Amino acid sequence: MYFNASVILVLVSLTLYVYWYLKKSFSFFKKLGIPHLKPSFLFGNITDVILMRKSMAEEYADLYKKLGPHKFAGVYVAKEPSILVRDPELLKNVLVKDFDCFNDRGFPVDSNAEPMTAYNLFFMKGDDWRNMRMKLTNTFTTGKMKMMFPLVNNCGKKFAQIIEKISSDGSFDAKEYATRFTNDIIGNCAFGLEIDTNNANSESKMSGKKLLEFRLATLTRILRVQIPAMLTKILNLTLMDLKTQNFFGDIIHETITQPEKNQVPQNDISDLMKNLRYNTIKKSQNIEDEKDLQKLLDQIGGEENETNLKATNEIMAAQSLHMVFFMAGYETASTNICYLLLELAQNPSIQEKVRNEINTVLSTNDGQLNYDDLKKMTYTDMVIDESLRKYPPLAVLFRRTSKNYKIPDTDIVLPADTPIAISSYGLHHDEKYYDNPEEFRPERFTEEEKAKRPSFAYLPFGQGPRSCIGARFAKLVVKVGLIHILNNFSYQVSPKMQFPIEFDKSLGLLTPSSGILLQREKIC
Ligand code: HEM
Repeated sequence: MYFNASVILVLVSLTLYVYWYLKKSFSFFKKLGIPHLKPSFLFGNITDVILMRKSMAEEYADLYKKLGPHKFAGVYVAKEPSILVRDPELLKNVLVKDFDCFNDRGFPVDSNAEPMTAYNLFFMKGDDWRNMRMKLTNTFTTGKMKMMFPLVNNCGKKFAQIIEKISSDGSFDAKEYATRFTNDIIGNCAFGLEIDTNNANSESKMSGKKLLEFRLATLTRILRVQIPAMLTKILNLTLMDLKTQNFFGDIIHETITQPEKNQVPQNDISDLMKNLRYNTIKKSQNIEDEKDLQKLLDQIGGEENETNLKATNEIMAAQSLHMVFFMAGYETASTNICYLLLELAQNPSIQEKVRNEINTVLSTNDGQLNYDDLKKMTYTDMVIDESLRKYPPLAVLFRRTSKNYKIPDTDIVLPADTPIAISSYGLHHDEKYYDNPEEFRPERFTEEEKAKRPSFAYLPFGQGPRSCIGARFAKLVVKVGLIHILNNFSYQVSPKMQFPIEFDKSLGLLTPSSGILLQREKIC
């Protein structure tokens, strides 16, 4: 009896403590006078994401809508208070003007448990990020894109060949085919590997998707549950799937240390990355003599004893191609292509207009595509821009304050380490900036129309120093792919396609969960 009463007392006290603790946590916005919605007891304002009932993009877009017309508002991510910035002018401050206060995305990555993720530019912080960003920027200049063009163009031709093989009366999943194309690009450009584009289940493709899965473990990280590195590894609670990280780690190591094995083509990104690594090692080891450097580079393939050399190698390997290309580049571009095809299939007159533009430009050059012709296809650019507005693949952006920040024109001071969220999907579907936002209308992107709205109301690649480093490459890939597959085929929506589109709840991206089903017809 006495025992039972003690247990009940302990349970009641515990419940009261948890209640008091959560109540205290949930008073943050009230104390600072920040508008917010009532949080749910355990999950704050993102219950549907935590219970995987909604994609992150949809949840934040809903919050964006509900929290209008405020310029910024509070959102509890479980019990952690974060700020949803809604106003384009304030976004300019966060992303550009006051960047020194918002230079980090704030994802907690344990570099001991998952160095491949920790050294990916997307997750890097502070000076490490700054130095790496400076080095990598050189890889994505217009000049480098011109060098990459022949490889991308070749993959575009192969893309058209696999579309050719689809029978006219059957449906196909545009997402799957677009993924084969981007997979081929990444394999060729970044790794010098020939990917079998006819095989829908090539291993690297599957692994690329796995890398992006929104796993339970990802959630524990986002919710900042502290787990020791050893347990993180044993229980596979890393931000990105560990087995997949290792799979790519091995490919990268091989690509860098034994380029001859994969016959890495000249002038590709892999080559540029090798030079980058070469210079980094040279600098970090204070090596003057080229022969000594070559000796060191030769050793990298074998046993390595010097920790700093190994670390440099690991950083470069992880950094150079693996995460940046596979994680940031792989699913984003294919997602864009499949929505683009869907919109063109739903809007035949727009499809016809793009095809005419492409044919007109190609006809001046015997039907062959060359790099300089790309910029003549301005309507095609507008169509791509509009598809990225309607379906931004990375639909929520994150930052975290590095120090106290006084929100301009208010008395509110956000403490250091406050998470910031930006719903690009919410902004892109806001009537205030885009009338009838569900309508697909490329003319929104004429210079005249663009000048009428705030530039920070369009964020498919983010903005400022932490914006997408691969934007130029991504646009090249999407445009070249589209040119090749639109030139000879017309597209219609398959009767099997389900509307409204359901977005995948297990990925952090705005990906369709059950494909984009289309039909294609050869143009004679
Ligand atoms: C259509 C395709 C793509 C879209 C829509 C896209 C979008 C984005 C967005 C929204 C961000 C975050 C920006 C921010 O927080 O302000 C980002 C970051 C990044 N993207 Fe992309 N991306 C695409 C393709 C690529 C490709 C092809 C690559 C590389 C080859 C790439 C590499 C990166 C990297 C490394 C970052 C992190 C940059 C940093 O933190 O400094 N992306 N991307």
